[in-house]
Amino acid sequence: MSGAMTERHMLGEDEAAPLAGLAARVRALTEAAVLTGVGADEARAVADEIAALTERLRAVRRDAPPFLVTDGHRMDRQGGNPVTGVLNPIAPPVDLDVTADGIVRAEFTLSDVYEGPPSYVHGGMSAMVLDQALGMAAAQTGVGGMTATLELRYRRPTPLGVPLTVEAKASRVEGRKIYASGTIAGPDGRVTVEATAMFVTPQHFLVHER
Ligand SMILES: CCCCCCCCCCCCCCCC(=O)SCCNC(=O)CCNC(=O)[C@H](O)C(C)(C)COP(=O)(O)OP(=O)(O)OC[C@H]1O[C@@H](n2cnc3c(N)ncnc32)[C@H](O)[C@@H]1OP(=O)(O)O
Repeated sequence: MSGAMTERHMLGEDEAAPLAGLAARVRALTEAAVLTGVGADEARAVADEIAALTERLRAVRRDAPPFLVTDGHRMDRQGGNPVTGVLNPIAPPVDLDVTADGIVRAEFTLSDVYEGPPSYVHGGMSAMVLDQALGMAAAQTGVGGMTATLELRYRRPTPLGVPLTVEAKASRVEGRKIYASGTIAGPDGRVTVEATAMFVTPQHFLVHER
């Protein structure tokens, strides 16, 4: 894993900003595609235009998503991350912050693109947001690790289109195992999803870090 990290193209702010803008437009396009009511001919015409734009972007292709040059405090330097990545149109994106006492937190809103049961957030999407938040909380303890277990308790439906809060914190470290827990809450502060997870630092990653 660490080998792959060092080989990534690093994007400075000037390079990243227009690509983040591109991702934001594609994000809007995705929502428009899910909700559009245009007729068949217009849908085909737009699809052809999008295919042409896709080819323009493919003209210069990297081997892997680039990383962002960060200020050193942030852990979400993976621009292509599907939860936090500003370069990834499928990311909401969730802007996770870390407080001085190791709490990882963000406010975020999920659009209709993430619908599971009608008018509510897909449970897999909640799991993905929590996996990321708990993983970042685990990384606050030192090296961080790969998700070995992730247990979710869906207490009540999570609403779409309103501000949600995700919070996570590491609880303990036992050797290479890091335990963390967290929640997603609705705008009324009531918890909709609870999560606990164990992350394991791969042995080879510790060797690379020395
Ligand atoms: C790499 C670090 C970068 C971090 C940088 C931070 C970046 C900023 C934050 C990003 C946050 C991202 C958040 C998303 C994170 C993902 O999405 S990760 C992707 C999903 N997870 C995976 O694909 C993991 C796949 N599994 C594996 O790679 C390996 O099985 C693992 C988990 C690394 C463990 O492998 P291993 O080191 O060979 O483990 P092993 O020596 O067999 O076992 C060690 C101990 O853990 C226990 N254990 C291992 N696996 C399990 C399990 N699944 N269940 C229960 N116990 C287990 C063993 O029983 C053993 O316990 P003890 O006998 O010591 O008591």
